Amino acid sequence: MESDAGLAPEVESILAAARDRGGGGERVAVDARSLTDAFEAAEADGRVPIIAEVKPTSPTTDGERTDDPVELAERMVGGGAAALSVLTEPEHFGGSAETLERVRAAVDVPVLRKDFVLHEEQLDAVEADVVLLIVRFLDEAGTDDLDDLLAAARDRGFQVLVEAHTAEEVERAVAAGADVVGVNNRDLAKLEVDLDTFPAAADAAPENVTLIAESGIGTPDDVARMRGAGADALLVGSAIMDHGGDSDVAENARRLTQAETDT
Ligand SMILES: O=C(O)c1ccccc1NCC(=O)[C@H](O)[C@H](O)COP(=O)(O)O
Repeated sequence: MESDAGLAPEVESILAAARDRGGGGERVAVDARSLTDAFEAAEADGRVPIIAEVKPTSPTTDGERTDDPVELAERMVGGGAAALSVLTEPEHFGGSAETLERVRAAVDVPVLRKDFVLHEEQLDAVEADVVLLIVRFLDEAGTDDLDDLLAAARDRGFQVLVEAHTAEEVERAVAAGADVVGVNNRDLAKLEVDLDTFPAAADAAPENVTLIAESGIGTPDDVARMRGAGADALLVGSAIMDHGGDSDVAENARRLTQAETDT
């Protein structure tokens, strides 16, 4: 059942926790690894640019992957991931700032901090190369504006992935000055995934924007579909993490990063 705001109860709970979460204390200053350079290097090497997500669990997954996140991260990079995403949300995704710190120290690819940042001080929780800002959750009472948060993140040295779900939200992201835009195939109101979402919204982004297709991508056919619709890169969590099982995340990543050379 959806709430008055049209959000699934799990998402309401995530946002309630995010509203209560403080910042990190000292203002961070990041020397960021370039996300677009990492994508270009992957392309030049014949790999599909993939951001592999270290996501121990989530409201929509059965089970939890309890392996050491640093080991998982290193194996994902071994499987060809151009960049990593690390959940830092503790209550619903099993993440932490400390995990991100450890992962970033262990790899040399860019690391995205995946969390629900609503206020400027929350940017200071941990250094990362990229932070996520979600259009749907900003510009509302009790949250900061997307434009202000984008500027605050860049002032600290972060690159910013602005996440949208519809063509209108892509336009909002671009109007705010985003140069890296993600289209999430997961509808955060219903938590349903529909791979028609990215193709429907991608055309709203101008050529100079780096476009990332997020969520629900599990097979080489899905990779081809997202790339055919204009994705410069893909963000993949569950299909690589294999929450119910214990398969090799390097192999899971490789199946997708090599999707354009294996066919
Ligand atoms: O993944 C969830 O269950 C989820 C639930 C509520 C809000 C956000 C959620 N996911 C955030 C994400 O964007 C994904 O972790 C990411 O795009 C990877 O998706 P997937 O490959 O489908 O695991």
